[in-house]
Amino acid sequence: MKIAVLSTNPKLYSTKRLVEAIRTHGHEALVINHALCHVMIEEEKPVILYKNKPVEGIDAIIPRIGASVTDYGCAVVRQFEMMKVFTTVKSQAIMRSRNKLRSLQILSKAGVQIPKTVFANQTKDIESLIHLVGGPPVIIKLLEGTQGVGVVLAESETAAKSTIEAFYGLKTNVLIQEYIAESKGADIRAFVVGNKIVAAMKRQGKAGDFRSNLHRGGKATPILLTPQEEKAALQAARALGVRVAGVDMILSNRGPMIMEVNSSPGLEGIENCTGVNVADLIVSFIEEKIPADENDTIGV
Ligand SMILES: Nc1ncnc2c1ncn2[C@@H]1O[C@H](COP(=O)(O)OP(=O)(O)OP(=O)(O)O)[C@@H](O)[C@H]1O
Ligand SMILES: [Mg+2]
Ligand SMILES: [Mg+2]
Repeated sequence: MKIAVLSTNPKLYSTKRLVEAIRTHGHEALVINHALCHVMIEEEKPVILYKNKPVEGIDAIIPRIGASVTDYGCAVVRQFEMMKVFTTVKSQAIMRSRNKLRSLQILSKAGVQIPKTVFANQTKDIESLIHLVGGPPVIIKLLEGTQGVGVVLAESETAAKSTIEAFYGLKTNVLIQEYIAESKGADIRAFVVGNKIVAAMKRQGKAGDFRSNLHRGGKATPILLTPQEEKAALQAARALGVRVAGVDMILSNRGPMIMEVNSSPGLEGIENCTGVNVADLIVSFIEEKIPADENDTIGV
């Protein structure tokens, strides 16, 4: 098979590991920078041009779309879908997972437990928003933040009010969420491939930070999920249609709560922490999903 990793940088850990795994499985690997692809739309003939040449003969893509190019990256993924190329994550799933509000709506509809969240369009009545989620302390989040940037813990009503006002002043809408204090700055990252959890780690934020993101100095340890945690992670990934997913949850007194589902989850943290060869499992997933007879080109 010919498998393309969509990535803006071939030197990134995840990109390199996926390329390595594709080759180890005896397939041809290539890295396509989606930001440099042109999509051509004609009647019944979708074409992708990369460095001015049509991209042809690709059997599968592994999209690794960064948050800064979500829209364009998804247009390229959609074009591959139109060309009937298998993708580990569909464009619609990437779009949904990128927007925290949209994701939470879908998760709540699917019966997945999430922290109580409100969203309002630049209202003047900020106090009632704060009280709708149980009063301070509250978490304030940008809709499309990542790596813990754009997530604020406001301890008092005054702090919450002035932070929300500041965001509104910048014409930015935010989510206001109940603060799950009992998670004590820790969360769980469950890595889902297909309908299995292949690895999981607990991340503990550095002292004094309520955010557990490794990019913010958090430390990771491998863990085994409880059946309840497993169920929540799989249910969340399935609801959003993200087949290769990094599901983040925090443990509350009411059980696991899903924070978000990442559709281009990094491999470095999870592989280094757990020793699981996640890249390899992603390639095996592609092999499983593309029927054997489609791979067999003998006699064609
Ligand atoms: N409601 C909450 N209660 C307690 N802690 C929270 C809450 N929301 C977020 N956190 C903490 O802040 C971290 C960052 O939040 P979140 O995952 O929503 O943001 P992000 O910027 O999208 O991060 P990522 O890089 O994982 O995509 C979480 O991993 C968690 O540790
Ligand atoms: Mg995120
Ligand atoms: Mg997160």
